[in-house]
Order: sequence, then structure tokens, then C-alpha cells
Amino acid sequence: MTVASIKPGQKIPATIVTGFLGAGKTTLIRNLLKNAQGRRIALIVNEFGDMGFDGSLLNGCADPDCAADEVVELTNGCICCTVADDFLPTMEMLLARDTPPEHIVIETSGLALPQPLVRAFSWPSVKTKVTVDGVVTVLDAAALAEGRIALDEEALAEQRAADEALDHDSPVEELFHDQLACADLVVLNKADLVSADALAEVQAKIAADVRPSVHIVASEKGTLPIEVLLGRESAAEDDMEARHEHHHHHHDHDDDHDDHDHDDDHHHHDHHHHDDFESFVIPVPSFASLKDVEARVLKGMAVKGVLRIKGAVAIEGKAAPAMVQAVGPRVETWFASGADGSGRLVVIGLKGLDLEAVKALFEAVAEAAE
Ligand SMILES: Nc1nc2c(ncn2[C@@H]2O[C@H](COP(=O)(O)OP(=O)(O)OP(=O)(O)O)[C@@H](O)[C@H]2O)c(=O)[nH]1
Repeated sequence: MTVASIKPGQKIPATIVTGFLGAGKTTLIRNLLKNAQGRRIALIVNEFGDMGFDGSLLNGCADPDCAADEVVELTNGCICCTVADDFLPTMEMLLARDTPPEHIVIETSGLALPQPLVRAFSWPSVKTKVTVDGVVTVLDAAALAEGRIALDEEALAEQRAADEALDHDSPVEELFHDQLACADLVVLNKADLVSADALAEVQAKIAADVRPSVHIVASEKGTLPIEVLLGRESAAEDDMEARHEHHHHHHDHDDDHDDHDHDDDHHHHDHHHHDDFESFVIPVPSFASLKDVEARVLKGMAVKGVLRIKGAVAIEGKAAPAMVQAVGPRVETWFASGADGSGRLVVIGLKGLDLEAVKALFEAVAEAAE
């Protein structure tokens, strides 16, 4: 990977991973870094905790699987309370590098309010260079199935008590709702610990708490395809077919669960506890305006099972193609001169997603444009 892979004017995408203590944020990020496929990813963590790092700035990380180019720890406690002192200088430092990262992943402490962090991306020094790719909220299905937010509520209380920088004393429930309200994608993790019925019940409850078009994906150990977690792949969209294969490989990920012959309640169920994924490339006609594309893509994101829509499309009267990136209700478009592969969108989602419904949204464009 070279610096050249970041086109001038192209913003670096940042993914915010939020969720309560023990929900599985670190596990999800580790898995993501392992599958980074050579992408230069910087990781900003709010607390090193169980990742086993020390030092405030490491070049890469001790784990041989860890593909993070840079791991930066924010030391001043709660990320949402120290945005200006800690987070912004860290971002500026990362951006000033000779080889800036291609993607930034930020793991917030379970106690952080994500909204101030999301707002920090509109600071002038950051805004022109970085864009929020998406907010991923990781939830603990096992805890929620028992009517709790975190499995270890005592540890949660301890973390709160120990966090001196925490200058908001909102109740945990409020933090939880804030984390959900911010989510572009919800990962319902630890699905292996609950029955399919309990999982469905939790999912229905959460669905009532998120914004429209925010999808909830069940996972074990946060093993989601990288295409679902991160947008804006540096590689051309053309190799989506190859990527599709990865999705199938994804089904094999949990062979380590095969050896559960113990008669434990949680492992009785033979159905699988994670979602399977697929992706499609759909050719689309040219659009009247960016607004038009955005409106259609937003409708596409509301289709059941659609987790991401991305690609490059043509806008009438414009030489440069418009790039499209959407996750949940977050739809972004921008012009990219020199980009190729215009006129197609990639739809990524849960197996069995209603592709025809998505296609219909874009066929209608052609008629309207006559
Ligand atoms: N059974 C099960 N355990 C999981 C799953 N995902 C994570 N865990 C375990 O849950 C514990 C907490 O996971 P972490 O990834 O450290 O959670 P976290 O959200 O980063 O927690 P903090 O960093 O402490 O806020 C670890 O022991 C993980 O191994 C899962 O899907 N199923």
C-alpha cells in the first residue's frame, strides 16, 4: 500500500465502534484488523484495558494478527469529555503523518457518549480530511436477554466509579440509548449465548430504539465481513465477485464451536447464531442530481436486510462520477474525478435481502429521467 492509494481530496473514513463494557468491541476490532487485507488502518482506543498494550503510542501492536498501522491510546479518560484536549490533537497527529492511514477505527470506552465524538468530526481541522464512515454499536445479546445492559453490571459500576474524567453522570440507561441513537449499524454480539427465540426477542426490542434504516446484525465474536463493517474499500469495486467468495468463507468461521458436546443450555441449539451475508452489483442509470441519488439510496437502505450500498454513479451534466457510501441512514455522496466504474452500485446485506426491491428503486430513476 502506498500513499497514492489515497486520492487527493478524498477524505479518510473513520469508523466509530461503541458499546458497553464487555459487549465485544475489542473482539470485533481484533477480528476486523485480522481481515484488513493490507489496508492501512489506525486504531484509536479509549482504554487499552484487555488488549494488553502499554505505552501511549505503539507502532503497530504486539499481536502478530493485528494489522493496525498505528495504535493510539487516548489517556484522558472518557472520550466524549475530552474531545478537544485529547481526541482532536490525536487525529491531527495521525493526519499529519507522511503516510496517513487509509481508515481510522475508534474504539470508545463503554461509558462514552458517542454524540460529542461524532460532532468532533465537524471541527474545521478534521472536517476537510476525515469523514465518519459509520457508527457501529456492539451489544451484548446475552446480557440484554436477561434484561441487563452489561453481563457484569458490577464491573460496569466500577468502571464508572473509577473514571474521574467522567463529568456527566447520566444513568447507564441513558448512555445505552445514546449509543443506540447514534448507531448506523447495530451488532448484536454473543448470539451464541442465547437461544434463537431470545435473540429474536432482543432484536425486536432494539429495533424499536434505533433510527429507521438502522439494521441489526447478529454475530458471534464480532465476526462480520469487513465489507459490512467498513465502507470505502481501497480496492476497486470490480473485485466484488472475488469478495463475494469471502462472504462464503465467512460461514466457516466458527469451526471452533464444533467441539461443544457438553450439555450446556446455551449450546443445545443447532441453528446457527450469526447472520450470513451476500453482495450484488447492480448497474444503474445516470441520475438527475446528487440529491436524487441520495434519496434513492436512503430508500434502498430501508429495504430489509440491506446493510450497505456503495459505488460510483453518473450525474447528468457532470464529468466526474459521484461516489456513494451508505450504511444505515448515513448516506454520503461526493464527486471523484478520475474514479472509474461509474454506473453501478454494490449492495451488501444479509442473505436473502430483497434485491428486487432495491433494483426497482433505481429502475424508477431511469423512467423519471426521461
Ligand atoms: N460467548 C461469547 N463471548 C464473546 C463474544 N464476543 C466477545 N466475547 C467475550 O466477551 C468478553 C468481552 O469481550 P471484549 O471484546 O473484551 O469486550 P469489550 O466490549 O471490548 O469490553 P471492554 O473493552 O472491557 O469495554 C471477552 O472475554 C470475549 O472473549 C461472543 O460472541 N460470544
